[in-house]
Amino acid sequence: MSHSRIEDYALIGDLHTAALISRTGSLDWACFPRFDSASAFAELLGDETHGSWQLGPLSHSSAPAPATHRRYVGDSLALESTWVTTDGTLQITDAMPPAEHDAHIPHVVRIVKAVSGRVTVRSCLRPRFDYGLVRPRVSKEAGERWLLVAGPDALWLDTSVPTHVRDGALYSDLTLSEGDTVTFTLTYRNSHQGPPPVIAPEAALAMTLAYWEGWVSRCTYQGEYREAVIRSLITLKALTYAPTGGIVAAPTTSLPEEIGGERNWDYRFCWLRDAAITLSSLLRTGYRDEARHWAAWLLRAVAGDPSTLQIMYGITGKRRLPESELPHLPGYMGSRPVRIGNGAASQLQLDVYGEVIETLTRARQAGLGVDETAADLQVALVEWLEQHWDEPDEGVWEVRGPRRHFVHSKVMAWVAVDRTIKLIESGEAAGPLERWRELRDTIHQDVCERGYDQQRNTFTQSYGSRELDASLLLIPQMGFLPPDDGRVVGTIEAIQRELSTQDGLILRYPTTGETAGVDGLTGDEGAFLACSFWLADDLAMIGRTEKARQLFERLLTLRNDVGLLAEEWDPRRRRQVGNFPQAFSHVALVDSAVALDRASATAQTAASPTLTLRELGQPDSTAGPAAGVYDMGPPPEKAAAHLAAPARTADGETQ
Ligand SMILES: OC[C@H]1O[C@H](O[C@H]2O[C@H](CO)[C@@H](O)[C@H](O)[C@H]2O)[C@H](O)[C@@H](O)[C@@H]1O
Repeated sequence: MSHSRIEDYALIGDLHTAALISRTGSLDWACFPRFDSASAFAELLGDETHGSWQLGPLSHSSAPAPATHRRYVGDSLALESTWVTTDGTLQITDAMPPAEHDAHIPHVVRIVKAVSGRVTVRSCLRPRFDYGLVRPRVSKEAGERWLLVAGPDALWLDTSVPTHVRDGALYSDLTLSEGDTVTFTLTYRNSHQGPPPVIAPEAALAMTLAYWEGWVSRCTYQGEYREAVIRSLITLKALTYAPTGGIVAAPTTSLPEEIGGERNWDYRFCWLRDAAITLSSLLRTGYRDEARHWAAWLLRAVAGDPSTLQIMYGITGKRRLPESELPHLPGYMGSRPVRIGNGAASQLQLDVYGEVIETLTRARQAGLGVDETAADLQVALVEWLEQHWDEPDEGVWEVRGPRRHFVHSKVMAWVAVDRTIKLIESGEAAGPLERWRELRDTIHQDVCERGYDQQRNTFTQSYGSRELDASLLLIPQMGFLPPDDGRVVGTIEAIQRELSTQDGLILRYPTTGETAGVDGLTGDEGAFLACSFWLADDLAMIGRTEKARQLFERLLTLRNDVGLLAEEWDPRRRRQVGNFPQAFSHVALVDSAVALDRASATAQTAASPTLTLRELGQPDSTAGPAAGVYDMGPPPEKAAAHLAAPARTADGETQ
C-alpha cells in the first residue's frame, strides 16, 4: 500500500465539510454532509477500496503521475493542479462552492482543461460510504445523471463525459485537445431526498472565487508575511462550520503523530481551546463577524451549569463524542488504530477556562459588544474554578496518563481569574473582588513556588517534576510574568536546550519511546509546530528578534507547496505528521507573523526621537494581556502596526 505524504494533500472546502486532494489528483478524504459525518472517501486511511476519486492524466506507468505544480487560484480555496506531460499540459481546478446557511448542498466541482497538446485523462470515482465499509449501488438516472446510493447516503455525478461502471466504480476516459474543457460535479444528498438541482460548474467556480476574494478583502493584516498569513486565515475559515460558527481542530481523523504509531486521534470537533485561539487570530486580523459568531456558538454550547463545561463539543454543540476504533481501516501507512470520536471530551483540562475567558476579553476589547450573558458566564466559570483550580488535571496536551498539577493549567487558571477581576473592576460584571484578588495572588504564588525549579532556573511541566513542557512558553505571552523576568528567560533557554530537535524545532514534552510516558502513550512524536512558533514569539518578546525571525522563516519552509501545515513535523523523516491541516499550527503562524511585525515596528518606534510609546498610547508591556502574543491589539479601525507594545530584552530594555 503506498500513501501520499501528508504534505502532498491540498484542502478544498465549503464551510460545512472539506476534502483532501493529493498531488496525483486523487480525492482521498471527504465526509458528507459535514466535517463530522462518516467519510465517503477514506483512501487516506486505507487504500482505494476505502473510497477515492482519481482524476488526472492517464499515466503510462501503473501509478498516477503527480502534478508538476499546484496553487490555489488567487486568494481562494479553489485548487489548480497542472500536469506538464510529453503529450501536452493538463489543468484541473477543484472547488467546493461555499455557503453559510443550513440548507446547503455540498458539491465538489472538478474542471479539466487541456492547456496544450493532446492529453488522455481518466476519472475513476469510487466512493465507499461509512468510512470505507459500504459500496454503493450505481445507476444512471433519467438517462444522464449517475447515482451512487447506499443507506442514508447518495452521491450524484453530473458530467457530459462518457462514463461506465466497473467493479462498483465509475470510469470516464477521454482525450482532450488544446482548449478543450470538461467538467465533473459530484453532489451529496441524503438518499431519501431525491435528485439535487444541477449546478453550472463554471458559475460555481466563479462564485467560489468571488466568495473567498471577498472574505480575504476584509483582512486588516498588511505585514511582511502577508502571503503566509492569508493562506493560514483562509485555512482557519475553511475549518469553520458556518451554520453554527463551530470550528474544527482539523478536518481529519487519525493522521498519525508518529508514522506507524498509536497517536492517532479524531480532530473533527470543536475544542474550546483551539476555537478560542483561532478566534483571537481572526479577530486580530480584522474578522469581527467570525468572532461574534463564535461567541454565540460558545454561549449556546456551554449554556447551563458551568460545572458541566466540556473541553470540546461537536460542531453543533453536541456533547456526546464517544471514542471508538475502526479496525477495518488499516490506517495511514499502517498507523493503527483509526479512531473516531474523542475520549478527551470528558477530561478535566483547567487551562480551557483561561483560554475562553481570554478570548471573551479580547472580543470585548475589540468593541464586539460581547453581552451580559457572556459576562455572567465568565463570572460563573471563575466561581467554579475557585473550587477546582488546585486539582490535578489532564492539561493542555490531554494526557492519557495520570492527572498531574500541570503548571500551564494553573497559569491559565490565573489568567481566568485575572481577566475576570479586570472585568469586575471595569463595572461590567459583579463578583467578589477582594476574594478573587486574593485567589489570583494565591495561584500566582503556588505556581512560582511549586512549579519552578530554582536550581535549574526554569518552570517545570508539573509540580515536583523535572520535565519541561513547551506550554510554559506561554507564561510571558499570557502576562503571568513579564518577558524580562529571569525565570521566564531561564525557562525559554531551558526549553531550547532540552526540547529542541536537531533542527531547532520544539517538542511538546519528552516522550519515552517504547515505555508509556507522562501522556500514557507509547512511542514518540514529531516536533509540535505550534510550540515552535511560540518559541519564536518568546524570542521576539525577550529581544532576540533576529533568532525569532530565523526560526519563524524556517517554520514557513515546512509548509507544503500550497501553504498548509499539519500538527507536527517529523525531523527524522523530514515530513509533516499529525492531522492536517491543523488549526493550532495555522493560528500560531498568524500570531507569530503579527508578533514579528510588531517587534520590527517597535524597533523602528524606539529609534524615533520624536514619539514615545506613552505618546502613542501604548500600555506597559509588563501590565498583563496587552503584552501577549494573544493580544488582539486595538479594534481594526484603529489598528496600525506601529502602535505596538514594546518587546523587552532580558535586562529590561525595550527595543
Ligand atoms: O496527543 C494526545 C492528544 O492529542 C490530541 O490533542 C491535541 O489536539 C487537540 C486539538 O488540536 C489540542 O487541543 C490538544 O492540545 C492537543 O494535545 C487528541 O485530541 C487527544 O485526544 C489526545 O489525548
